[in-house]
Amino acid sequence: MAVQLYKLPISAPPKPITPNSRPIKMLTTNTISVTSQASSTQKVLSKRKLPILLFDIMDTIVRDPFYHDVPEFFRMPFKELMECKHPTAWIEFEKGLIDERELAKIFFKDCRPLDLEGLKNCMKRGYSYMGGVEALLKDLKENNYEMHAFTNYPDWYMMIEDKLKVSTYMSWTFCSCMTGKRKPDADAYLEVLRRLEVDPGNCIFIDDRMTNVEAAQNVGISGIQFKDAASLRRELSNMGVETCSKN
Ligand SMILES: Nc1c(NC[C@H](O)[C@H](O)[C@H](O)COP(=O)(O)O)[nH]c(=O)[nH]c1=O
Ligand SMILES: [Mg+2]
Repeated sequence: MAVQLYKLPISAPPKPITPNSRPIKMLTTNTISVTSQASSTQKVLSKRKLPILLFDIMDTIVRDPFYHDVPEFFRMPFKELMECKHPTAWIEFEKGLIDERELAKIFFKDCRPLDLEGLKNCMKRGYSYMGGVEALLKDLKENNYEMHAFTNYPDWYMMIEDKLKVSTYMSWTFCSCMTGKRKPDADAYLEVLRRLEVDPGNCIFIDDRMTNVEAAQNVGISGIQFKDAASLRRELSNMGVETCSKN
């Protein structure tokens, strides 16, 4: 009996990409086999709801505590913090090249001691869903959209997950600390397309930073700049995405 192979998205644990990654719920592509006789089953199994929605996280889905809470934690204005911070340590941390202990050693240019636990607690306190976003994610989930996080963030994304359970709505599939690639580098977007095995025209990318949106558009992905939940809902709807609540 002939056996045909179909590829479809299923929920499965992610494959670790770097030693820094820790598996949490993730959507991936897998191969299953079905017999040629089960034609109706084949149609269902090979169907993938499009477009796939790719979400930036910080200041799109989750409030970023960096701009207000962190300067307050260090009791200095944001400008002063930026002047005394190490210029590349955070980026290395986001790329998974250093861990939080190494970050703590070089967080400040002059290597003054850092209260790492205090800083992490400050971040945890500051994470919250952006206004109206969780309701929108709920509606998109009810409409069966495949959604992935596509974020520049270190393994502290797990602190966000612990607090807000973002994986209820989307998979933490593309975190820079796991892929080693950061937006707006074209390679970060090409990696997403490669791993999802999807055409760029079948994806919509949402990010608060226009540079990241433009980089997506440069590889053929439709982009929306996030301003607030209401306008995002409107723009998605204009692009044919079903955002109505099923209740
Ligand atoms: N916490 C520190 C940050 N945070 C700023 C942003 O969170 C960060 O730049 C991130 O890249 C944004 O992620 P997303 O792409 O919007 O999901 N920046 C610093 O320089 N130093 C920090 O300690
Ligand atoms: Mg952002």
